[in-house]
Amino acid sequence: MAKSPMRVAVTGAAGQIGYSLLFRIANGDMLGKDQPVILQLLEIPDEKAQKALKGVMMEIDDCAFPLLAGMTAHSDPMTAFKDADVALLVGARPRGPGMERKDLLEANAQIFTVQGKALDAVASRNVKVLVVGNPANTNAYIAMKSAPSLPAKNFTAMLRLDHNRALSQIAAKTGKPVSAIEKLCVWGNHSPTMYADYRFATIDGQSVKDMINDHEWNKDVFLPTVGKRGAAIIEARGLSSAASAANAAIDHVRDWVLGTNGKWTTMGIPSDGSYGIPEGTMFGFPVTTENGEYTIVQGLEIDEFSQERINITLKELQEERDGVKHLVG
Ligand SMILES: NC(=O)c1ccc[n+]([C@@H]2O[C@H](COP(=O)([O-])OP(=O)(O)OC[C@H]3O[C@@H](n4cnc5c(N)ncnc54)[C@H](O)[C@@H]3O)[C@@H](O)[C@H]2O)c1
Ligand SMILES: O=C(O)C[C@H](O)C(=O)O
Repeated sequence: MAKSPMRVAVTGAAGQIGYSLLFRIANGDMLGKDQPVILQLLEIPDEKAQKALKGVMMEIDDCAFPLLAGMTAHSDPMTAFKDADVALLVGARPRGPGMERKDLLEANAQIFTVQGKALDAVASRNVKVLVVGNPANTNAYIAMKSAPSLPAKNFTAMLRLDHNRALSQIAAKTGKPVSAIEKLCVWGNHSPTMYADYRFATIDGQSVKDMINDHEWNKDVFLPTVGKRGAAIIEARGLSSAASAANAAIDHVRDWVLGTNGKWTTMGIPSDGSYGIPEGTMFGFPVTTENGEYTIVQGLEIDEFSQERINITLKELQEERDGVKHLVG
């Protein structure tokens, strides 16, 4: 029997990421090739943005996607999020050259208060929320705090782009395919303080740490390359990453909904206190997923270098959180 459609709300639908994301959702890349979807697209109530959104929708129509069971345009989150099963919160200002993501906090935080409240009021009680708009962890925290009637675990932030970037760097260093790399993770904030950690990673059962065996490369090349990749792309393109960000959003939600079959991935999730990260902190953790639920990988040894890195990224998140206290009460 055909599955009933899932409602997917996407904000910032006429933006750069939206343009790479919507077609793939409608094509079944995110929820499965047998899962019909209804797209509920939100843009700001501005004539130009709404007109651009109409143009994107015309193109989506012109793809005649068999899985697309409906599509609506919105300028109000209260209608865009109605009964949403999945909500991708992309719409926010991107940074330009010379900015850090936390510089966007002031400009973007308000958006996530309003949208968290709207999700709380009208979305499915099981809605899976992914925040992409920067600074992603703190925006996800704001949305979660603004939606007290929804389970906190339904709110997540995107660390998957960092995870995928780390996979590619390790593949290049070892000369092995990305598909062979397992048990990689990225701890903390989607910012240059994030800690991409390959100490547990394996390729065909062999330790990646032993294969690379170069702490200086880890510290001076790998971590800065992954941590500053967003800025490098802005510098090169003049615009922030878009297709790779959309791809990471697809990967994040697909794995959350369809499961990882025991494999690790990275999600920004509200901490349950694991690894000493205070409960509720929106933090990148290694997870596995099954039946629509994620579970933090437990029992990993945190050595001195790793603990230092984790403390730095945690401190930054706590400072960001303190900066938005007035919004979340
Ligand atoms: N977490 C990550 O890994 C990651 C990666 C790339 C980009 N980003 C972030 O994603 C966000 C979007 O990037 P982009 O390149 O698509 O930007 P963009 O400027 O091209 O598009 C953003 C769109 O969001 C819309 N928008 C703004 N406020 C909105 C609101 N309140 N409701 C609905 N729509 C709204 C804008 O009108 C615009 O069309 C930025 O904050 C960027 O920094 C995050
Ligand atoms: O770096 C940015 O500002 C955009 C995005 O977060 C990225 O990592 O590419």
